[in-house]
Amino acid sequence: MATLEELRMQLDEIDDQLVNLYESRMQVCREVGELKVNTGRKVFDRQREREKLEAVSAKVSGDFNKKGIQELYEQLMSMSRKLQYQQLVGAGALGRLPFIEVDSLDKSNARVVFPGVEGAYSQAAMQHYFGENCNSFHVRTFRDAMEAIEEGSADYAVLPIENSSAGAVDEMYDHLVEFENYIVGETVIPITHTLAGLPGTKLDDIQRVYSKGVALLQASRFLNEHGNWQQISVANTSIAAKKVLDDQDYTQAAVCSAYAAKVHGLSVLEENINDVPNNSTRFIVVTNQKIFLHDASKISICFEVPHESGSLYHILSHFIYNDLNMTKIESRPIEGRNWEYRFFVDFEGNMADAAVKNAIRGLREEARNLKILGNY
Ligand SMILES: C=C(O[C@@H]1C=C(C(=O)O)C=C[C@H]1O)C(=O)O
Repeated sequence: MATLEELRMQLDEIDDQLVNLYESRMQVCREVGELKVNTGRKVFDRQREREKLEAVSAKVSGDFNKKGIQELYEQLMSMSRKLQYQQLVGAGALGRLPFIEVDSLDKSNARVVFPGVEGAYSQAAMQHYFGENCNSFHVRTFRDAMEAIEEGSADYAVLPIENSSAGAVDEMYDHLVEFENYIVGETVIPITHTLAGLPGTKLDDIQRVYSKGVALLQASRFLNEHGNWQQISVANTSIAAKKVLDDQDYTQAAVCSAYAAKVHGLSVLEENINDVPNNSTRFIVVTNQKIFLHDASKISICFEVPHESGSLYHILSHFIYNDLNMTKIESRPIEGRNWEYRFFVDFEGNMADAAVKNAIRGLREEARNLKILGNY
């Protein structure tokens, strides 16, 4: 029986051949790439790859090896494609950037919209990004704000996308797909909820608490200590505060910021009722133009993948191969197609970087309905 050393020597010899063959294969792929640069033909040929996988698996025996050779060829062909995308990008075949680079945003002349009413967290985020005296107005819902941007009655909207404890604001992800609006900035602000009521309200008198659903969730520990309070979700925390003021009813309270309570003439009945300390929300700044700041460092995209094994894995390999750091992934159901999902990915980079162009080129060919949501 052969020793381990002898067997390893045999493997080394086989691997030398494999490495040489790999290099030869990639050299031919490079020539295919040149041909495609010259002819404008697409890099990814799904039909050819399918046939190749069938052909190679027919040449080996046994299920285990059939599966193995398929996986190996999927990787080989994926490397081949990535080489070709690099060639295309190198040859300038990407054409113009889909977004226009700008040096800065004209914040002082901008008209900005935020959802809610005076005192909303979105207003605080807006002031944090655009300055306290920016030219602004408010609308009721996130959708209203997206519409105001799309139709041009505002230049920018400031909208929540993610909370540190409650996670993604699902509705916003769907709006980013539906509307032709793009992210140009982001800002994070601390979120500290209070329980607010008409001056003189006693905790024992309260029967109903109003707030945005996600804010009720973030204060669930405190609210559950008062299990007899009915929790009612409204569009926004500041709208909840306004309702309590308007109704003049001592059995009602709102979960909102101390600022919203002050704006609406309410008293803070209980300070800081967050479940977790350091609760903060990330807001995005949205516009209807395809622009990005020259120092932008994060890209958000969304795409769909075919409903088959390994498809997400292959799409994500474009980030790995181009050395791009993925910072977030979310999925949302695709409307009308039960149990199929659209993926949202954030990764580090600037649209003008070669690695980013290369990855986007690959993603555009291989994923379905790729949309670049913004570079900021
Ligand atoms: C090399 C080509 O480009 C791609 C890579 C393939 C491969 O590595 O075999 C096959 C089809 C294409 O998706 C080609 O078009 O032949």
